[in-house]
Amino acid sequence: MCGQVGIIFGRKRRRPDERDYLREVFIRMLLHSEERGPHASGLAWLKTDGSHRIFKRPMRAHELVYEKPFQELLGQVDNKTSILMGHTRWRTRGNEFNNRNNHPIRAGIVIGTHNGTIYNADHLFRRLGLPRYAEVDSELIFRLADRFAPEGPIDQECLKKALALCRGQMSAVLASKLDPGTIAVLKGNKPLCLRIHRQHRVVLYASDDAFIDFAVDNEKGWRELEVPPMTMLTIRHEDVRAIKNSEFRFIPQERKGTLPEGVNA
Ligand SMILES: NC(=O)CC[C@H](N)C(=O)O
Repeated sequence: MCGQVGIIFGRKRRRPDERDYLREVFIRMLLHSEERGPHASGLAWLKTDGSHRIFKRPMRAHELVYEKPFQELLGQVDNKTSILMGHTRWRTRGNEFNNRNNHPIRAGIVIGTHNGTIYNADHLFRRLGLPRYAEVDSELIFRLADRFAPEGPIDQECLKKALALCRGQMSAVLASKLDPGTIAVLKGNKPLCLRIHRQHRVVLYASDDAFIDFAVDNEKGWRELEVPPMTMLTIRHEDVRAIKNSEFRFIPQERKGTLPEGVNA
């Protein structure tokens, strides 16, 4: 498992009380998602000027939220923030005490989180000649996106072609620092639930619907975005309602060692 939670912010001048409320929603989702990943947790924000900050540690979300940098980082969320992303990690590949293996992960100009395991990551890193700073398989997804973002925006068609080579499980959320108003949400074969609120102009996402339910606590106006598996969504800060979606592919594999039918190692 692993838990992904976050808020994609549309453009809006939010008053401090609304910002505080959304921060609270984020914390609640993160705390709830601890059950999906006890080995490490982290968060990051990205702003429309391309600045970013990441804080992650090999500790449970319930401990992370009391760390000073966590509170600082959350306090810096403002009307220029395009995404606030969180992750709770159930380590599959790469020790959590090497903090580089924890999420959110930055690879060049790309920042993101991943739920799942790419079983042929080592092979693809070598075959595609990608730089590698961590041991975690997830870095592959963000290195690929970074490679296909030479001028800022991620070339989604090229990224999709490369993702098609991946074998395993994947749902991920990512963005380029040089195109910070565009967020890519890859809903593959791992759960990812999304909800939009017109007045708040935000999209919430979480690995489990229950985390969002708990976080928004019956507040009116939240609408579920129904997204089938294997969909790449593009959500923009300029207008979070104008969501683009397209299909993407990779080779789904449930467990290590058991190749799906028709796939040669
Ligand atoms: N359980 C997961 O989804 C883990 C994600 C990634 N493979 C990691 O080890 O961090």
